Formats: sequence, structure tokens, C-alpha cells
Amino acid sequence: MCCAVRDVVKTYRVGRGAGATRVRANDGISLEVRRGEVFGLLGPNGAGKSTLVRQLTGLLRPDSGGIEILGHDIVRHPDRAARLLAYLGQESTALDELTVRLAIETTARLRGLPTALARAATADVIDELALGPLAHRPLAKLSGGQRRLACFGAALAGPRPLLVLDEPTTGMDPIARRSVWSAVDRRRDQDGATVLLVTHNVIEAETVLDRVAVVDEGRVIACDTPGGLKAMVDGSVRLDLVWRDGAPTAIPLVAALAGRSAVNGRRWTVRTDPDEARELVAQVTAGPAFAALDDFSLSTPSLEDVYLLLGGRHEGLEK
Ligand SMILES: Nc1ncnc2c1ncn2[C@@H]1O[C@H](COP(=O)(O)OP(=O)(O)OP(=O)(O)O)[C@@H](O)[C@H]1O
Repeated sequence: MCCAVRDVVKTYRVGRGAGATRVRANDGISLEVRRGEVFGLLGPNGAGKSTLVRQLTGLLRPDSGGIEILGHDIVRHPDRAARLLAYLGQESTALDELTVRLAIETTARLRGLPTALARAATADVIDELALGPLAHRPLAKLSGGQRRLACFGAALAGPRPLLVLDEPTTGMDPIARRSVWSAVDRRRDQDGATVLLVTHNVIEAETVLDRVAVVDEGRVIACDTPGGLKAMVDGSVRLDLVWRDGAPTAIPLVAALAGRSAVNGRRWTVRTDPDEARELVAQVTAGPAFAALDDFSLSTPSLEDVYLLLGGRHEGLEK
């Protein structure tokens, strides 16, 4: 076991005096992260994911509950977390004035590597993430995605058995994102590192995560492998129809679909069983509606579908 979280409760106080209110950000969270796995925390804005990871990193103290990392009691000894894990938070301003190279090297030195080793580790990370062209520029002068990649690089400098990454790929282009996921894979496969990842990107998460905890309103509402979670929505498929200039609702078939589609701009999404989906595709593509279509696709369930399904079901889904 790498991390064990037991019934963690964290309440923030918002405002002052008589008008103060309380926000229960974590409402009894329990989960276990096994050694060597890439474990994801998935959930909507404000679900309590960052609050949980900040407690794991020793930066925030739970009101109650226990957190153990590699046998260390982090609630009692929050200072130990820094030796056990590398943390990439949502904001990283401490390193902003440094160049990319210095930010990575400084982090490696702070993690106890002697100068020569810190330099070598920095060169490796710069190479691995293709940060060479940015290495001499201060973080503050980089684009959002570039700065995020540089901060991720700093998080990798100096080995740690646990990587805690809060939305590591925010703002990154597809190439940078891919290099992040490759680097995460390498840390797990070659170094046996455990990775705890906060993400909103369900599609991306599906390809890198071994297990996922779905967090909502401060609680874990489901925890399983992506495959196990997707089995909940087995037997359904998703038909996406993208209309060129608005849907031709004068066509009876389209009018009938309107009532059962989730509409997002020009995109209509219908969830149904595979047989009906095939039938609908045949009807839409063979009839007059086809001329109004820009694109259509039929997909098997993704974690996103699970996530949407869980939105309304908060019980009995943990494994
Ligand atoms: N410092 C704070 N003071 C008061 N309330 C806070 C504070 N930090 C977070 N909260 C509240 O606690 C709840 C959980 O926030 P948290 O940042 O943990 O969510 P999250 O799941 O990480 O969200 P996101 O995906 O948007 O980053 C929210 O309602 C948030 O408004």
C-alpha cells in the first residue's frame, strides 16, 4: 500500500464573524492507493480533489481522519510528506523568477541531490520533456502551457516514490500532454513510482489510469478500474450528430430525436442500445437529414459516460 486515506473530513470557514459560513470540502473520504499504480481522482469543480491532495502533501491539516503514506502518519508528521512525494499543485509561483533549467535544478537540490547529480537529472528531464529551447527563459515569461510543462519537469527532478499531480496537463497542447503521460508511464514502469493524479479530462485519464476514484461533493462515489467503471454503462452506446447550421427539425425523424438528445451547440448526443443506434444511423444517413449533417459518430462508453451516469447516483458504487 502506498497511501491510505481514512475518513478524512475538511471544512473551510468562509467569511468572518456572524456571517461566516462553512464549506465541507471533504466529507469522509476513504481510499487506498496501491504501490506502483497510477490512481486518478476524477470529479467536477469544487468536488474536493485539490483539498484532498493538499492534505496528502502535508500542506493542509484534516479536521479529522487519517492519512498514511508509505507507513508514515502524515496527519501527525506533515513535514515527512516532502521526503516521500513530489507535488505539482495547480499554482506554482515560487519558482516563477527562475529560468526553466534553474527551477528544475533547484528543486532537485532541495530534494537532496548533490550538485553534479542535480545537474545531470535536470539535463535528463529537459531532454525527456523537450524543454531545451525554453531552458534559459524565466518561468514567468513563458506561456501558460509552457510554464505548466516546466513545473511538471521540476516535479520530476529528484526521485520520489510518490508523484502527486493536480491537473498536470492544464493548458498544454497535445504534444506536451503526450510527453507528460509518457514521463508518468516511465516513472511507474522504470522507477516503480506511484502516481496520484487529479484530472477533469476523462478521455485522457482513461488511457493512463489504473484505477479511478470518482469524487463528488466531498465524497468518493465510485472507485474501480476504468474498465470496471465502464462496465456500469455496458450495453449502451453514444450517437453524436453534428449539424451544419442547426438541426432540421421539420424532418420527423430529427424532431423525434430532439426530445431525447443532449444538445450542446450544433452537437446532439443520444445514448441508446447498439441495435437502435445502428438503426438510427441508417435512417439519418439514408434520409433527407443527411444533407444537414456535418459529422456523426458512434462510440462505445467512455469514462465520461460513467461520470455523467454517476452524477445522479451517489450510493453503493464503491469497490
Ligand atoms: N481556501 C479555501 N477557503 C474556502 N473554501 C475553499 C477553499 N479552498 C477550496 N474551497 C472550497 O472547497 C470546495 C472544494 O474545493 P477543491 O478546490 O478541493 O475542489 P476541486 O475538486 O479540486 O475543484 P477543481 O476541479 O475546480 O479544482 C469548494 O466548494 C471550494 O469552493
